[in-house]
Amino acid sequence: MAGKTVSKFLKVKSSDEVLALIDRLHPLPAVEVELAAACGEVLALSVVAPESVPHFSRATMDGYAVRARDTFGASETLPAFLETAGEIKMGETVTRRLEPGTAIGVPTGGMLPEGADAVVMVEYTYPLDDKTIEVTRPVAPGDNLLREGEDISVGRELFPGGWRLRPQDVGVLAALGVTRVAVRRRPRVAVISTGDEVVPVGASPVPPGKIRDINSFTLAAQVEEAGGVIGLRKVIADDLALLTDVCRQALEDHDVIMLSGGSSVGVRDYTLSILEHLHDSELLAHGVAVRPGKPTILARVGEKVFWGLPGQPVSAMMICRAFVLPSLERLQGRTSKHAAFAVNQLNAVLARKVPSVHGRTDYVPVLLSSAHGRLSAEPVFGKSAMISTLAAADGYIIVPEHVEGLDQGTDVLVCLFSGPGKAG
Ligand SMILES: Nc1nc2c(c(=O)[nH]1)N[C@H]1C(S)=C(S)[C@@H](COP(=O)(O)OP(=O)(O)OC[C@H]3O[C@@H](n4cnc5c(N)ncnc54)[C@H](O)[C@@H]3O)O[C@H]1N2
Ligand code: MOO
Repeated sequence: MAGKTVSKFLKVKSSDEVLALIDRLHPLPAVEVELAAACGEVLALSVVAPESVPHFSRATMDGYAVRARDTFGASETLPAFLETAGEIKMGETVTRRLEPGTAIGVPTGGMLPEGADAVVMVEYTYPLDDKTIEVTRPVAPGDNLLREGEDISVGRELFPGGWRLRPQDVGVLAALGVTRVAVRRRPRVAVISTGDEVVPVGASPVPPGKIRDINSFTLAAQVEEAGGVIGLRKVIADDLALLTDVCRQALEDHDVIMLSGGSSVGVRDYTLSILEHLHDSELLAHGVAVRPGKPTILARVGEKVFWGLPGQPVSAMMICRAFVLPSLERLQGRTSKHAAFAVNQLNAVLARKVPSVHGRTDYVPVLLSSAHGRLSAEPVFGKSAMISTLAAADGYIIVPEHVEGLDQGTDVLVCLFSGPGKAG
């Protein structure tokens, strides 16, 4: 019976093979956004600095612009005497030169005159009269100033295409005067739960035999957390014609369909049949050598991505995390390597042995705690038909295909579900 079932999966792939298929998806077209809305977006093109920042040398302390060599050897007991040559105002374009033996007052951020190569902080100067100051500490060239181009030099490649912009990156673009940014359109995702037994969450009481829809909530929330846009969320009965119709419509204005339930090999598992009814569809994977979530389907419908996810809540969520989210990253011009970086990871020590079999990648939820100054990862075992196990976990570890279990005490990398969770 088991052998028969396995043979019904049409295109079993390893997790690496599925990631390689994902990397071959075509990124979505670029759109322009205002800089103020660019944080979190993914750059469609690389950014090369069109100019230097700062584009003039500026003071970083309040004080006097000087020639460093005029201050060499200066001390409290043997100060250097410099002739004052006026003051630079904040925001002023300075055209005059600093002559040897002179000092010009300058505020933090003020432009430095040509000839100045350092700033003496005002704390280390004393006015002798209105024409002369004493300098009681020497400065070296470059002290207390930012040279032209020291922050960003013209022509420097700042970000490659596929870079997801963070607040500090937006700051770099602001400094360069970039007002609009070409980014990848965010993927629009339809999340559909199927099953005659699945009822909307509002159903109360739920008759025996039926269960409330969990997956559309966990899946949509994960997609949104990863920057995708949910265009449709629906529960639909196991009705092939209806399901096909809803998918066909959803394909018109969504980039990705996630259909949970019906991806296995039971008589009412319609996902493959739906695909057969959709124009220009190609089955890329049916069955992935992972646990949980083996009954996973990946297909292409035209340029759109179709995911058939297992109905079990843990499996649906883990497959979403391991493969669907990387596919959304890919549609934004990133690769599975980038996607791996997008996952927050922590090092921890495994608190208990984790069994696993050769030839299958295992995703094992873990709970983190602090022990003797190190993080300890306690596996959270449970059936994939449950959901509370994941709520009790901070993240998961991956036991690779060719590793047969991990011993207690092994150093592991924990992929966090969202933020630092309870471990912080
Ligand atoms: N003979 C075999 N049976 C099963 C296999 C197999 O290889 N051979 N694989 C098992 C595994 S593993 C999983 S996972 C499930 C996947 O099945 P489907 O993707 O076809 O999903 P369903 O049968 O529709 O549902 C499975 C399970 O999940 C519940 N479910 C479905 N949708 C939701 C939802 N939106 N919210 C909450 N729970 C949901 C559903 O009621 C079922 O209990 O197949 C195994 N069987
Ligand atoms: O793959 Mo199933 O998702 O192990 O429960």
